[in-house]
Amino acid sequence: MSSTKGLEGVVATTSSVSSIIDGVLTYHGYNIDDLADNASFEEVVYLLWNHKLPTKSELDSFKKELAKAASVPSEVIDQLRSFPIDKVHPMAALRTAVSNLGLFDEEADEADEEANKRKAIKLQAQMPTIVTAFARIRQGKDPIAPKEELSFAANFLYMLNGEEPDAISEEAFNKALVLHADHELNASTFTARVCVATLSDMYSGVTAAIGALKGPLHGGANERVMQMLAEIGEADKAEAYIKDALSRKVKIMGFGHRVYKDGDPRAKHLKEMSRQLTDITGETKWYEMSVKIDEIVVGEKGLLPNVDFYSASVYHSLGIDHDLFTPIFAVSRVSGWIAHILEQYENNRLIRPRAEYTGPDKQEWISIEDR
Ligand SMILES: CC(=O)SCCNC(=O)CCNC(=O)[C@H](O)C(C)(C)COP(=O)(O)OP(=O)(O)OC[C@H]1O[C@@H](n2cnc3c(N)ncnc32)[C@H](O)[C@@H]1OP(=O)(O)O
Ligand SMILES: O=C([O-])CC(=O)C(=O)O
Repeated sequence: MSSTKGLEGVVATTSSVSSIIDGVLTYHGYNIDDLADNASFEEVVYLLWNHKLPTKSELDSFKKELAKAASVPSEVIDQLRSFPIDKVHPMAALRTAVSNLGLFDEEADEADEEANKRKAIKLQAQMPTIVTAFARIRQGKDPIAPKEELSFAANFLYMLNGEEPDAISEEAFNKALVLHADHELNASTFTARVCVATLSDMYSGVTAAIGALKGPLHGGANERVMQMLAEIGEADKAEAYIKDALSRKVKIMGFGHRVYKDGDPRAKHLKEMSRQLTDITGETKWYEMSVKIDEIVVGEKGLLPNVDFYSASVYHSLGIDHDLFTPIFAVSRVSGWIAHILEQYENNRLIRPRAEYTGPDKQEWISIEDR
């Protein structure tokens, strides 16, 4: 029996949710480039869960269902207020709040298809409400109730800022959500599938997935990209900073990928969004610095930017706090987690691989007095 470190290259399941084949990402067969340019996030969620694009009337009723489900039980919001608000990372707050949501859903442990669909809608609709409520509570402000008439993207920015976003911000945020929605068997999705393959409930699967997304080698990289950009400060200082980091074997956040070796197809969209948005804010230095870092890392290591790299300057340009970047990733990716959870339930088998044993052999028992 031999192991593959990090399960690299191991095909652990079949899935029809999304694919990465020859560097091309598709959601249920639709190329990410087409979806990024044309789809609303709600359309993408519908596609991921129903394996087809919605008709106009299907989309209208799906949007209404999501909008109606967006209010979070007051107990969950009250619990957010009880957290040590200055010390808690919003991703940890989200993980705990989603677990709490399960406590207040009477059908949390109902396993039938219809109950799972209702839970899917609630989780998708309520995670933005939780993230934005937490962001406001820690600023000493009251959470803002969702508006049913707004799009998913606009509603998030409205609940965060208290003002409806302009069309450019809404469009950019929508595109970012579309680009992050699903990604085959990434670490957090695999976590969700492992969890529910024990026939545990959807809240447990999503809570586990949030925990996995939080790490800096996965979704947590986007916040750290912005930390790096802020530390570097200006494009002229990028070369020295990156070369020094690489010489110390420090990983450059937002670069490299387990699957893509010729580039992440999502990065070009985020790069262009970063260019446009920094042009609008006048803070072009974030884009210029990012491009410079990109050139240096490619030149020095041959590593290309992943989805997290240019998303940092995109979210920063939208005026979003840096520690909300990963929770926003979760707000989008929960759509993919749920699609995979539903797929896992449909054709379930316990996920239980083996480990190659590397410990000592044939140990003799020693009584506690003799150790
Ligand atoms: C949404 C997402 O999850 S996208 C990924 C987000 N994460 C990041 O951006 C964090 C930075 N990137 C990384 O840590 C990695 O590229 C990962 C974890 C994404 C994928 O990496 P893996 O396939 O496991 O490759 P691994 O970490 O084994 O790296 C292979 C080699 O490339 C190097 N390398 C990989 N990524 C980087 C990086 N970002 N900066 C510097 N060196 C890197 C490693 O140090 C290693 O070098 P070595 O062989 O000399 O030891
Ligand atoms: O697929 C991966 O390993 C990580 C990633 O890019 C994602 O989850 O979007």
